[in-house]
Formats: sequence, C-alpha cells, structure tokens
Amino acid sequence: MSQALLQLTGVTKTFGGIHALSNMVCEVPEGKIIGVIGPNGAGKTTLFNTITGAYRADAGEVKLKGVDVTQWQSYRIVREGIARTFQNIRLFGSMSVWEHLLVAQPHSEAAWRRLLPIAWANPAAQARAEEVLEFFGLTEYRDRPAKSLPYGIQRKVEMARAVTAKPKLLLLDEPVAGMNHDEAEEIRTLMLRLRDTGLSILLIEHDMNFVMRLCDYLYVLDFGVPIAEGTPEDVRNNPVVLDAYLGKDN
Ligand SMILES: Nc1ncnc2c1ncn2[C@@H]1O[C@H](COP(=O)(O)OP(=O)(O)OP(=O)(O)O)[C@@H](O)[C@H]1O
Repeated sequence: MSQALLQLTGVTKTFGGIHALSNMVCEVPEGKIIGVIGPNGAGKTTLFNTITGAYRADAGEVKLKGVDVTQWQSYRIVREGIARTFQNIRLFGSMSVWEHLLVAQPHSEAAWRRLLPIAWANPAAQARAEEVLEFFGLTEYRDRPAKSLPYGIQRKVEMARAVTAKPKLLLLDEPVAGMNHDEAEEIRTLMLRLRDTGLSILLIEHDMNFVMRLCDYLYVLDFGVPIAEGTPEDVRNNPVVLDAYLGKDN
C-alpha cells in the first residue's frame, strides 16, 4: 500500500486533567476525503490544532509524507503543504476577495514588498488568484470587501483562500456550518472537484447527512478517544457510534 499523506499514531493531548485527545490513530491517503465526527467536546478541533502545530502533542507522532512533523512550528507545517479553515469565519472585513487570494500565496520577495499596492503582485500570483476565483465561482464577488458578502459566500472565500497556496492537505473545520441545503450542496460538489485534482481533505463536520454522502472514510471520536472508524456505511451501522454519538434513541 502506498504511504499515507498524513499519518497520526498515538497522538495525545491533555489540558490539565482533561484528556482532549487520547491515543489518536488516523491516516489521510492522497486524493481522499476523510471525515472526523464526534459530539461537542470530543477533541476534533484539538486534533486539527495538533496536526497544524498550534498545539504540541504530549505523546505520539504526526507524520507528513513519512516525515515526523510533531515538533514543528506552524509556519513550517504550512510551508510543507497543510492549509486549514476555522470553525468561525476569519476573513479581513475590508479586504476584497481578490486581495485575500493574493495575500494567501507564498511570497518569495522581500517582506517590504508586501506593503506595496496589491495590484503590483507578481503575474503568477495574479494568474493563480484568477484560477481559484473561477474554480470557486467567485468571479462576480472579486472586488467586494469580505464583510459585504453573504455568509455562505464568505465561507467559500475562506476555502478558496486556503486552496490558493496549492496545499497537499486541506483541513476544514465545519465547512457547511450555518449553511442552507443548496449552499452545502455547492460546497460538497466543490470538495469532490478538489479531491479530483489530487488534493487530500480532512474535515470536521456535524452535519451527518453531508459527511455520509461525501467522505471516503470516517473516524469517530468520543471524549477524545477514537471509538470507531470505517466507511460511512460501516460507521452508520456501528452500534458503538449510535450509542455514543447519535444517542441511544436513534
Ligand atoms: N486550549 C484549551 N485549554 C483547555 N481545554 C481545552 C483547550 N482546547 C480544548 N480544550 C478542551 O478539550 C476538549 C476537546 O475540545 P475540542 O474543542 O477539541 O472539541 P470539539 O470536538 O472540537 O468540540 P466542538 O464540536 O464543540 O467544536 C474539551 O473538553 C475542551 O474544553
């Protein structure tokens, strides 16, 4: 079997007496969409924070393409090809969609050049921003400040921004939270198209219907402990998951 893009073994994170994540084991193969589900407080965001270096694991290993990145600083992990979005929207209100897409790209020039007017951005960065605008269907919003956009479009801009730097792995924290059915469907289609380009995606999501129809494989957390994994079909029918996550009445 080919090596997984991301591999976690025994990853553990505690906060005082709270075991936010205990002995987490998971893999994200290339070009797959992997879901992480679990009730509130199950440790899902802690998992993302540990993968991205925002939190330092107390034990275990995070490997990216076989390289141990457990002790790496966030900026190195980003450079190595992991991008993420957050549970709450984190856009710059007065910046346009176009500016978000330019700023999110790696800069090889001196830091002071980034203070120059955005229109001076190098042609390759502009071409990439254009490509992403089109891919996400955001062209009509190109020059609008982020704060003026409807909620669903803002979430799309966040995902577009994360993709602009051409990551290998995209971590999405509740990408369709607060969206209506049509908006969520649009995001689902975009994610499948992203996967078809070879991008790997790890997502946290509470919308079970969405997760079940999108993911290639799922991990289930409960109180920081991985309690089940498998295809959506396996997980849907797993009595441990039904008890722990959906409640005994389901
Ligand atoms: N920085 C922190 N300091 C202290 N406790 C934390 C910290 N981050 C997370 N926790 C605790 O770790 C546990 C797991 O939290 P986490 O946010 O990872 O869960 P989650 O599954 O993402 O929840 P939700 O679905 O509500 O977002 C919770 O008990 C939480 O209170």
